Amino acid sequence: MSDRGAPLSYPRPTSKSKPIPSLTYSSSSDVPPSFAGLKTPSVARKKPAGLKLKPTRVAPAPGDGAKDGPVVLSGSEQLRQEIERLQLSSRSSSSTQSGGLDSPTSSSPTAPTTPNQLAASDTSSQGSRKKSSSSSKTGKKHRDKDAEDLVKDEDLNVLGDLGAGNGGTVTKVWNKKRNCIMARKESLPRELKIFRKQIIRELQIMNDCSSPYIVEYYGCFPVDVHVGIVMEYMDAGSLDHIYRRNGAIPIQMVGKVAEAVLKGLMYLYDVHRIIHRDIKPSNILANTAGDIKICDFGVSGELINSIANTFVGTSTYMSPERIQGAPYTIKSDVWSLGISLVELALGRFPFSDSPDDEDESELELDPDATLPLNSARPKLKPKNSGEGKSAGVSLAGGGHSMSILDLLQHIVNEPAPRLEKKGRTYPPEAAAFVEGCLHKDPATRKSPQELLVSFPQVDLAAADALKASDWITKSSVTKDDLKAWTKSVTQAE
Ligand SMILES: Nc1ncnc2c1ncn2[C@@H]1O[C@H](COP(=O)(O)OP(=O)(O)OP(=O)(O)O)[C@@H](O)[C@H]1O
Repeated sequence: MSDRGAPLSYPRPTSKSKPIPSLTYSSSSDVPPSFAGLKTPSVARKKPAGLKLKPTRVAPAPGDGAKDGPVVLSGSEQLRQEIERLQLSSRSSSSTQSGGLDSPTSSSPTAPTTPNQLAASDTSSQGSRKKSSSSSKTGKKHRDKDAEDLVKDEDLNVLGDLGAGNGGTVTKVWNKKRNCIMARKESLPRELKIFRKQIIRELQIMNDCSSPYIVEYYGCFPVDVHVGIVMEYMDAGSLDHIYRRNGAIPIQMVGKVAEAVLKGLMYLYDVHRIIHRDIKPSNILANTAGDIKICDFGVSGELINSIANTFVGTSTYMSPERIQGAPYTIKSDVWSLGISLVELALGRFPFSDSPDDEDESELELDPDATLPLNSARPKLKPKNSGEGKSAGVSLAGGGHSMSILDLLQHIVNEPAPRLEKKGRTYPPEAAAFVEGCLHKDPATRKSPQELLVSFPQVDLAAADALKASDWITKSSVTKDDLKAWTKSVTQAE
């Protein structure tokens, strides 16, 4: 059955969550040649949401300046001081950014969780209200952060775990001062030198951003050697969790994801001159108000531009040119978006030796039904089966693995994934859109603007873009449809 024009109803999934797969290096031979001479990056194993995740209290790493003495600051102390400075500067600086693609005209509809709504409901913060109303005139909210605007650790009670990534754990917290739920990310600075920069960068970016497509930031504070970042709670969670629990995401919704992410990327680029660099399903969040937003700016911006640090994140969404050492451009984010969209639509990571074989029985039953959990992630067979056991990168958490080198070579040398699946059809404009994202040559890959906007020119490339952008511009999916979908996947948990 074609997805096009399919009624927007969503079956209640019955399947249970599957652990989040992870990338781990099992040996230094997995490190690509471009890493020669660099320290082998350590990529932490992710823990599935729902586990009891206790933030590890880690002492500063040796060699990180953790000596006693009046002059040398430990890495954690430096972090603490930088956060203090950041808080102070965000309190004193007025907004210099404005407009852009996404000048927000409304707060997040998930009342009462946005800072402005909260400030307005907080009778003790007259100052906040003034600031909020003045900032809203400039199209900005939450720019001038008074002390009472900033969320403090002591205001928060932990409600549960939301997940864990390479840089930390995320918890659902209750803000008792403001009576609402928020999300708190606690960094785990194992490699403090690297992570301190990432954390500060992430804080700066989050602090400066104001877009309906970017998760909102509420404050940060040092906690021991950790940093707590408090942000908007997205109650439907990240898209990787959603599809692993519920199966492939309906293609109409994937179109809305594409639109939101592109608008978020354009906002970051046009307004803040930032490239995200870590677009992937776990960094795209949804809520039951029908919003889709991007988060996680740990490797964004100009500060961190080494392949080693990018690799600390997730390499599997990395563009071919980036793997080969070319500079990162916004088109690299477009590639990552393309891979993410295919993953969401197929219900599994797209790089696989024989992707559809495992799903056939399910597809015979119902091509639109949610996919089985065991097809949610790739099972990549090692090219040399003798190496598969120990030297590979397990993407499935099971017996099959592919070395990271094999995977990177695959991305560079093999044709890009496409939006196709045995026994299933996708709207041609969706397939064209994804193809536009996944041109291996960045010069011919579409820009976010080309993917979003219909072009009047009619040369070959523009005709392609026209067709692709139809997926976005002619989408009939409304915000209410998105709300219904996010509610259906959230209630199913
Ligand atoms: N604001 C939020 N609201 C709800 N859930 C969130 C929020 N932020 C993060 N999460 C959940 O917590 C998980 C962990 O997030 P985190 O940013 O630490 O790592 P990640 O993006 O999964 O991985 P990586 O560190 O490799 O980028 C996410 O996958 C998501 O499911």
